[in-house]
Amino acid sequence: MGRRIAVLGTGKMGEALVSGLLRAGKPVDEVVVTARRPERAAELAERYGVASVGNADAAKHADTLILTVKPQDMGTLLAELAPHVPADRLVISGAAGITTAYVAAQLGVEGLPVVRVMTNTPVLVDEAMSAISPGAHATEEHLRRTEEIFRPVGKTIRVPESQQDAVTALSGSGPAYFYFLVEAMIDAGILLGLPRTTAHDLIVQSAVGAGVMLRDSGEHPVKLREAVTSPAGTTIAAIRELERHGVRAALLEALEAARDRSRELASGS
Ligand SMILES: NC(=O)C1=CN([C@@H]2O[C@H](COP(=O)(O)OP(=O)(O)OC[C@H]3O[C@@H](n4cnc5c(N)ncnc54)[C@H](OP(=O)(O)O)[C@@H]3O)[C@@H](O)[C@H]2O)C=CC1
Ligand SMILES: O=C(O)[C@@H]1CCC=N1
Repeated sequence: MGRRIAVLGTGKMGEALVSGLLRAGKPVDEVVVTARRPERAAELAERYGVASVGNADAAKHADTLILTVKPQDMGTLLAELAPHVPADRLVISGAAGITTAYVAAQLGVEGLPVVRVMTNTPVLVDEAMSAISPGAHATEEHLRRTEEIFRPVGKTIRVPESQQDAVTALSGSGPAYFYFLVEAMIDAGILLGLPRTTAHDLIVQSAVGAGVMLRDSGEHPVKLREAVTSPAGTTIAAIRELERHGVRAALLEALEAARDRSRELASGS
């Protein structure tokens, strides 16, 4: 039998990870989940065939514990787990703001390896960006085990833990900024008199095309934008308005606010 993985607090991110693990070929009897509500446990069992256990049982019987509760629920979960976590477990925390030092201190297990990961919802389509940081007692082997879990669902990168709040602002929250832009651009299509479905299809395919070019062309985004922007053309007319309304400055401040909020979450607020 391979290593058993428990996902503790299986909400949106936890479920996305479970689905990714199973898509990647992890046998279903090597994955367990925990949930706070019985109806949620039943839902996960029905969708994926995964067994649902209590948090303490998960800690006792799984080799790797992936914590996917909200930052505000982390203290309660760790207090519940503390008496049951042997020192040979790998604990992976996926919560914004929560440090590996906090997890280790709350669990109170000497030498416990803790790894912090910030992933994002494209886990659901195997296009996640997962940034991985070792805590004090996490070794190369623990990082590799963490990468084995997250690589099948997208890209992974190793970053120092000191960068995790910034990473959370960029790629953790990042998909939401793109959805926000797409939503606003579809509204603009309505303003210009297009049917909503037409506006939706035009913008979504433009977003997909732009995303693939950003990833695959190797070109800097400025070059790609310049290639669209004809002299005295339509694009520069739009860009003048974006600059006039301070969209670039708004993005700088927005991501700074997200970084600051991630820092605040570290104190459980
Ligand atoms: N959503 C996102 O895009 C991203 C989220 N994250 C991080 O992932 C974590 C989860 O976020 P998300 O999935 O959106 O949140 P959800 O609220 O969807 O998931 C958290 C789940 O944990 C359950 N839960 C809470 N306490 C316990 C407990 N003691 N025992 C068992 N289950 C418990 C909740 O139960 P109940 O259903 O009863 O509330 C809920 O189902 C957060 O820490 C967030 O920072 C990271 C990257 C991206
Ligand atoms: O909004 C949040 O706090 C979480 C963390 C990153 C994305 N969603």
